[in-house]
Amino acid sequence: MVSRVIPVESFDLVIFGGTGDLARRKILPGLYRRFLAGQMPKDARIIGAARSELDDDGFRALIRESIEEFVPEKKRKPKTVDAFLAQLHYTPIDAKGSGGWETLAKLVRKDVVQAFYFSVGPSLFGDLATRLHKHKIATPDSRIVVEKPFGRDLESAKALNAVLADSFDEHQIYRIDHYLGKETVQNLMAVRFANMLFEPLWNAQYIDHVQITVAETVGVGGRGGYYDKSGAMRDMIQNHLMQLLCLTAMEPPSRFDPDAVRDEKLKVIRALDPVPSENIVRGQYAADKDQASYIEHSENPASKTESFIAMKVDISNWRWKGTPFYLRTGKRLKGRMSEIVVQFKDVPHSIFEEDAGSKANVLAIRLQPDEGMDLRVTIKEPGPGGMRLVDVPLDMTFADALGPEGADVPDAYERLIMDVIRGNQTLFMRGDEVEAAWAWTDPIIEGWQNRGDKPVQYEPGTTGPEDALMLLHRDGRRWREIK
Ligand SMILES: NC(=O)C1=CN([C@@H]2O[C@H](COP(=O)(O)OP(=O)(O)OC[C@H]3O[C@@H](n4cnc5c(N)ncnc54)[C@H](OP(=O)(O)O)[C@@H]3O)[C@@H](O)[C@H]2O)C=CC1
Ligand SMILES: O=C1O[C@H](COP(=O)(O)O)[C@@H](O)[C@H](O)[C@H]1O
Repeated sequence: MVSRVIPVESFDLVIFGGTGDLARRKILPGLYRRFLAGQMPKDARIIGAARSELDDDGFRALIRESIEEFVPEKKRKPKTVDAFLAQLHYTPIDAKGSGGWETLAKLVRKDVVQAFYFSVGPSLFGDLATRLHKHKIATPDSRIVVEKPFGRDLESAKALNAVLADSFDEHQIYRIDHYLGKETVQNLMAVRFANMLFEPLWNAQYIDHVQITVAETVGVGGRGGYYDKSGAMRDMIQNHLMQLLCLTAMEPPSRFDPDAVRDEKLKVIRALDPVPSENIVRGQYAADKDQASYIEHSENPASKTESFIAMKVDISNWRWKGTPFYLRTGKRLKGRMSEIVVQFKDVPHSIFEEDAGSKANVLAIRLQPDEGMDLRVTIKEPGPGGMRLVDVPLDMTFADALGPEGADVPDAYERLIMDVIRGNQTLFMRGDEVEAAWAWTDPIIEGWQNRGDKPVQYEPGTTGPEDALMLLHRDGRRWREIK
């Protein structure tokens, strides 16, 4: 199977924070892969901008190192790397001062797509937007790409939306949630809305519950300072898991276009019930033999921030009333695994013996690793032993089903940046969506802060605190294994 690469229009993409970790690890290696795939026009330009006093050659040398480190060897063709680097430029700039802005104004072309990626700390997002406007660099068609975190509560998110709105219209603002760029997340929409099979059953009448797990093996590492002010709720639930929940729970949009999809997601967020404390489990990873504990990583001995959270979420609408969504995410867990599991109900009446072994259907949508889907169905166990039932997987690992092209899916950032250049906002969060997500999250966080709740300790390399298992056990359910 040959995947179609549709080249985008020519562009100038300015990456503020072009020398930073995200740019070097994800954004520029991703753009190199798009160049290699033939999607980036030969006269497109990528302009790094940060305070460091580099010139074009210095920036190219830095990004050559990034490509060597973050792009697999088989994709690093020397001539292609050189050709890609020739399209890179650099200009020093201070987001908070006046230095560099006049030069940038002269550098950026007005007759191609203009995009400005804010890959700097969130305290600089407003400064960048204001200066782009003040120095008349941006045009009414320019796009700005805003990294996470988008605020840390409703008030700060509203303030940031307001400051961006002073200089840019909503159709110019691309708020990144990189989970929306993951191939399987988009496939969730294809599975739901391009097949007749699932949608008629996709409701509380036929679905017992949904589990969304994003498990990581890494700890907070060098990001302890940021993470301790954030925690799993702000870092993962408010954005990535919320988006996965929305795409799973939303009504079919009338079209696959930005506002139709985002309107439906917004309705889901607004239908989420407040979550009582008994439906939330928070944990912090302890030390193990050669690795520091969360407390050591965060350098805050009194920290009450969670590195793990599990919660039961109810949605008050006709489709989902009575079908809980269990969310779980944490660091230093047993495995790296992100998946959405849709657990169907048992058949209403079994015609087989009670001990025949019938099991309810399960649809598991794997985001990572081994992107794909797995539907468990019950069949007769082969052989002459009577009507014994067994559940078997209808496994669709993309790499197996689609050949090498299926395994070679673009990374989330590359996909999303190409969408920015194409001017497609479908996989980006709208301002009201982000605010609604904070409006749901804030009272939950305030609840545990007001009560002074402390997270429980959990052993690294496990599935998190025991209490998280109990959250489902007490409802007669169990989590899927983290592998
Ligand atoms: N790293 C990651 O994995 C992820 C990061 N993000 C988000 O991406 C953004 C960038 O993160 P990350 O790359 O890790 O951060 P880094 O601290 O690694 O990089 C920050 C960048 O901003 C530049 N910078 C800092 N101050 C200024 C200034 N006053 N004017 C112009 N440039 C400035 C720095 O260069 P210089 O010092 O030369 O100015 C550097 O290029 C953040 O909002 C973060 O939350 C989101 C998800 C994951
Ligand atoms: O945004 C974030 O996501 C990563 C997990 O992303 P993934 O693509 O590797 O699953 C998480 O580690 C980080 O804490 C968070 O800020």
